[in-house]
Amino acid sequence: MSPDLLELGAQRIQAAQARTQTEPGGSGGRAAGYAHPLQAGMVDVSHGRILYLEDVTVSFDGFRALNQLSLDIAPGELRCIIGPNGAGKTTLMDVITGKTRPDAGTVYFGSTIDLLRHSEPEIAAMGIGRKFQKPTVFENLTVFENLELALACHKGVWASMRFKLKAEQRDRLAQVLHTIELTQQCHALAGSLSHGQKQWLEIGMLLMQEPKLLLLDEPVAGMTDSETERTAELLSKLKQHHSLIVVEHDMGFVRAICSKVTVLCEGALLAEGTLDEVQADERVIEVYLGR
Ligand SMILES: Nc1ncnc2c1ncn2[C@@H]1O[C@H](COP(=O)(O)OP(=O)(O)OP(=O)(O)O)[C@@H](O)[C@H]1O
Repeated sequence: MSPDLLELGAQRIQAAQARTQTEPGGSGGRAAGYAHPLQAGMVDVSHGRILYLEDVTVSFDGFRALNQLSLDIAPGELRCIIGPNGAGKTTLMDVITGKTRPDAGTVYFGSTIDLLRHSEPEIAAMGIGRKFQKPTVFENLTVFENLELALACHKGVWASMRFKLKAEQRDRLAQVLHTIELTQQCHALAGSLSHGQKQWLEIGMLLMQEPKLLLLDEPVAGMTDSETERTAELLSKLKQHHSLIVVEHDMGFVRAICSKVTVLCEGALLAEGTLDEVQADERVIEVYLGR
């Protein structure tokens, strides 16, 4: 997410918050929930879901990349999405983050936020963070500066130019460094890190923005076995405080991190359950092995 998109999103959210605070006697609309008045910016998870998709269809020139797909993610859940090439995994992430608009269907963040009414920067500012497969850290900055910049960008471009870390933000930065196990590399240039460490740094940059839902695309691609193991530990720690959706091909890694797996095929839901359950499913065996 580029700083200008973040700035735009932050401005729109602030304008919406200002409207909610100054409108007298309003019901609060969608943001109020049913019996749970919410402050602007809060996500209503009182119905047990952080993300809900129903019958989502995306077509490219008549070809259905997603075909009436439904998905229900609980707060604090770590869900793995698997499926053969072209199954629609990336398109699903694109729909959740507002990059792609579906032709049909509904997409809710919590019970009350209709994501289809929001732009990509607004969705990022509301707390949905996405990490693409390739690490995109600033190689010429230190680990510390990368994390500092992620926090500054979240505040908006103009604010970031005058940005100085407050004590509590320093504490958070130290906490994130500890979580991603890069405290010792704090003053090392990001360019000098291993591939795995760069991936953890980028996850740390997302964490600085306090996301409620994290979307990770093939986080262990290209990692060594020991880096993969440490990433599994990291994600297992994160799911206590965040909800996560992880697209992954490495089944050993999926087994290590995840209790529920969703299998996509040709844009539709093929199977859902534990990894053992879906691996025993004849339909899943067929699409993976071509039998
Ligand atoms: N912008 C686009 N225009 C046309 N077709 C597209 C576009 N984006 C995706 N598709 C098609 O939609 C289908 C789903 O693509 P998608 O990238 O979501 O699959 P995937 O499961 O992420 O695949 P992979 O594992 O290879 O990354 C593919 O057949 C792809 O060619």
